[in-house]
Amino acid sequence: MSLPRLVYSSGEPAGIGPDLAILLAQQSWPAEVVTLGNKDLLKDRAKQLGLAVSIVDYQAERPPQQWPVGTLVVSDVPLQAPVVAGQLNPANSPYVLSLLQRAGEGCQSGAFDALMTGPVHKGIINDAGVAFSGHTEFFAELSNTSQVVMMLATEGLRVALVTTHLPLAQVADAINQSLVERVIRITAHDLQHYFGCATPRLLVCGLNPHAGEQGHLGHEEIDHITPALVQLQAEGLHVSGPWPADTVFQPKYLDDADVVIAMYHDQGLPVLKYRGFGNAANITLGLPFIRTSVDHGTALDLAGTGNIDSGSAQYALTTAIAMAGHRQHHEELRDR
Ligand SMILES: NC(=O)c1ccc[n+]([C@@H]2O[C@H](COP(=O)([O-])OP(=O)(O)OC[C@H]3O[C@@H](n4cnc5c(N)ncnc54)[C@H](O)[C@@H]3O)[C@@H](O)[C@H]2O)c1
Ligand SMILES: N[C@H](C(=O)O)[C@H](O)COP(=O)(O)O
Repeated sequence: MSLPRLVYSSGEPAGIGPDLAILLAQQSWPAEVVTLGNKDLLKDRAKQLGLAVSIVDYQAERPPQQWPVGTLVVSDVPLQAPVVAGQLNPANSPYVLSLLQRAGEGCQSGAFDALMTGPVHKGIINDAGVAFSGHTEFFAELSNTSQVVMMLATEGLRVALVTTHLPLAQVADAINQSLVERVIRITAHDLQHYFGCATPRLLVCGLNPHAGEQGHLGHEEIDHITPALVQLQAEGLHVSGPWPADTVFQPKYLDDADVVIAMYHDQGLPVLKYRGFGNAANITLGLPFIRTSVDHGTALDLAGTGNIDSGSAQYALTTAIAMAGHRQHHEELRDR
């Protein structure tokens, strides 16, 4: 396999995203990792952390290479205002968005084989006057993809979501047969394509307590979820459910499954993060490019302190590299 070139968007400059770039550079990776961010900010943050990094400017025409440990390959992006670790400034929100724009476009053009995102602060971007609900939705729009899926993964558990950053009051109305089918088809396809699951097995949660208790505690299971599962089973997919979400997350069920499909953000993610916070990745399925992310936010209280855990960043980067490997394998088989 040729050496992949990954891009890391270092996210909110006052948060721990820049710190993670410096920590990741202290390790050797089977890839060239290009950090998108401000060079001076990264130098200052390395000094604050007391870690030595040798900065190399990213050059698109130079073939990807494995750099010595301690090297940070940077694609420099100008800041709008000086940065103080831990202090948000809406003036830098255009900088954050330009990192995402450049990263997404670089993946679409083929300059990068995969993207790993550092944490952004959704609130400060909105305070700056730009409606932003998350990377997932941002990259879907950037790439004109009508349906994407948010999946988080840790050792032994994957959870994919039917709805993402949606207020709870709107979730029930958003669930319909077509959406459930689309999310499950994308999840099954990408598990095959990027994760080596030949015949993905999917457990699908209900929306309501006890999966609706035969209609006595809600009708979404009867009206939307079960018809979607009947259709998908007829297509040959290994889906089952709707399972009560409070009992499906146990080894008896999980041992024979590749993913749990949850109906909304806080039905599935607390379970995943309880099991694997700090050692998990967020992956956007259905995009025309590979995108993984850390499982945590900006941790403003810890920026510049050196007291952070880079486990999730390592997991997200490892996952992106593995996904790029699977994609290359599929492309080689196709081209034979
Ligand atoms: N990938 C992303 O871009 C992403 C993911 C989740 C949340 N967010 C955003 O981050 C912002 C802050 O959210 P929050 O405060 O709810 O979550 P957070 O993850 O930033 O912090 C929650 C707690 O976990 C700690 N923590 C987080 N990452 C850590 C790490 N690597 N090492 C050690 N401790 C760590 C923090 O110090 C804090 O105590 C919000 O705007 C949210 O939307 C972004
Ligand atoms: N729901 C995500 C999580 O819990 O990690 C987080 O909000 C980030 O979402 P995006 O990747 O869409 O920014």
